[in-house]
Amino acid sequence: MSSYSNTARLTEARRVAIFGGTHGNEMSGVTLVNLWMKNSDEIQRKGVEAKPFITNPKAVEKCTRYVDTDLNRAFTPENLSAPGGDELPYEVQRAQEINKVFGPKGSPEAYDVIFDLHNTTSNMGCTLILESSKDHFNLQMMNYIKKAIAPASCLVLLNEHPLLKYSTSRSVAKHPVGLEVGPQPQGVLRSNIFEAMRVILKHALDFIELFNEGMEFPSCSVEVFRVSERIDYPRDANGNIIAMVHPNLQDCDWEPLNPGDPMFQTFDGKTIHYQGSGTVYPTFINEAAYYEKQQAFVTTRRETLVASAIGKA
Ligand SMILES: CC(=O)N[C@@H](CC(=O)O)C(=O)O
Ligand SMILES: [Zn+2]
Repeated sequence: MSSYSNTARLTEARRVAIFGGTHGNEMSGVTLVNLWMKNSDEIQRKGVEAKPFITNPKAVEKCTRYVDTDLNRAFTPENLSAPGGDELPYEVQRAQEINKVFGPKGSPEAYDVIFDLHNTTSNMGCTLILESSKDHFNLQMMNYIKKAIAPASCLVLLNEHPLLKYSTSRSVAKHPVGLEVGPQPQGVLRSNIFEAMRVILKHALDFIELFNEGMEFPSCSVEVFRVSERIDYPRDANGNIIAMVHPNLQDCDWEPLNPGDPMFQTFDGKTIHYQGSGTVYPTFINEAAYYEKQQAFVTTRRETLVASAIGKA
């Protein structure tokens, strides 16, 4: 048997899209995509067709997360097949249009890779978001990016939870990749966050070019943080929030939180401690957009995944 017998042979990734403005007030992605729509030299690679695209132009126009409903939750089978045309919520119409152009979701005609650019108000740094632990192309891409940006770091959030997974814009692609960079307030552009996003995307596109050119990627391991649990703010009987993220936890995304550690601080100064079992790694701590989703932060658990060797078919 050849030494390549365990190498997964994957088709080239020729059709790549870069989405910005899935949330209209996340300015790094909106700005980069608008820039690249004017001049796409920076994102072109040999053997790759990279298409920059503003997914929610009405929300970008208003500088708001969404107009009728969150576009990054809208790509459900029900929405994508819903009749109703103009009567449907704006983002559902938009999801259908995006699915036609870049999908159909789950079909062989779908785009190979979609990068969806997001900002968070949380202190998460550079985070790549994956939806499957079995996508070896994406896992290899994560390994490549991590090595390329060292000594800077970027972490991988794995959103594969049976209940907490949601139907993202990027999910129409064969290989969906979310890129979440923060902290950056909504509606604000910060140069450090903008540049960090730009650099990650550069390496991601380089990886695709190398893959398409026939480079072989040996098996490797990738550290990921798997979404575990969603934690809401403490509330009173009427549903009003009665506590804030504790100062010891605020801005401490990705740092271990152990049972008994301070988690919230009530307005009258009482500390609420984390009561879970074992160490978790909180992230999206105090994200502005998640107040409406009743989420103060999400806990993750650290794992090491093995990416198979890959090469093009
Ligand atoms: C702050 C924010 O918008 N985060 C994204 C994460 C993702 O793209 O999966 C969202 O909730 O849709
Ligand atoms: Zn977003």
